[in-house]
Amino acid sequence: MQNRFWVVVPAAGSARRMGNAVPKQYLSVAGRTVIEWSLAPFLAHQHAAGVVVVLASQDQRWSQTALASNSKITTTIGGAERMNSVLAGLGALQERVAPDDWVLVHDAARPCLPASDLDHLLNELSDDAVGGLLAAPVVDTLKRADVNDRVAQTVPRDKLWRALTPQMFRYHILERALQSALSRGAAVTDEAQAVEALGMQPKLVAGDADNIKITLPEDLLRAERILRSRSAA
Ligand SMILES: Nc1ccn([C@@H]2O[C@H](COP(=O)(O)OP(=O)(O)OP(=O)(O)O)[C@@H](O)[C@H]2O)c(=O)n1
Ligand SMILES: C[C@](O)(CO)[C@H](O)COP(=O)(O)O
Repeated sequence: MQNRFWVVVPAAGSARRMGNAVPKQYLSVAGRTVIEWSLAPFLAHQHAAGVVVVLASQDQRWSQTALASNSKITTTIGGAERMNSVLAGLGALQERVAPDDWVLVHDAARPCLPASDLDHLLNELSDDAVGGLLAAPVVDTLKRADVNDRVAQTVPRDKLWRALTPQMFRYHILERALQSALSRGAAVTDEAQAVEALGMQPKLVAGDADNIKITLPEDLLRAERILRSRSAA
């Protein structure tokens, strides 16, 4: 069984919710940049055949990083929406990838992916017909708000999961799913949603809830604590 896989890392967002002049993937956390942490498990993995980092057209920082000289990494330019960026990443792999090769999509803004979770995902899905994603079961009670931020409804949390990344699909399935979403003008917020729209059911693989996405300023402090506690262990 061919064990190799490819990685697409969308890093072309505008980080509006972070509200920082520095794009969030280049902010420092636990002594490295967010994107260095996010890429580390893949660069260290023996079966990672190549990594495509999808950059914003106006990105001026990537070329200043040590990552820019890593032979395992190539870059391409993303688009206005996540879906456009991931499709650009798939396009950059087109000449090197086989249709049935696994492609993992991991947010540049997720620096806390444990290497053990990456292996768990790969082992769980290596023979899967569809693919799937790391996810964390919802443990809090969920409320839906009305226009006045009053509780409109308590949402039953049974069987609810929070989608994380990496999300892992065969190249030809993911490419077809995202092209279909694009042609329908569907705004998908993760890759699994595009695959679901093809009538497939991605597998949910339980992952570490500490695999957080850096979205708001307070997330940096959380990531700092998580990463430093792991280093100290
Ligand atoms: N057009 C886009 C939008 C997002 N992303 C990437 O997708 C990941 C997750 O997206 P998110 O956390 O929403 O990042 P931003 O879109 O930059 O954040 P915001 O919504 O606050 O602007 C990030 O690594 C981001 O760089 C991307 O490559 N291309
Ligand atoms: C892909 C993702 O991280 C799964 O939770 C999430 O959907 C990304 O959303 P964003 O708005 O692009 O941050």
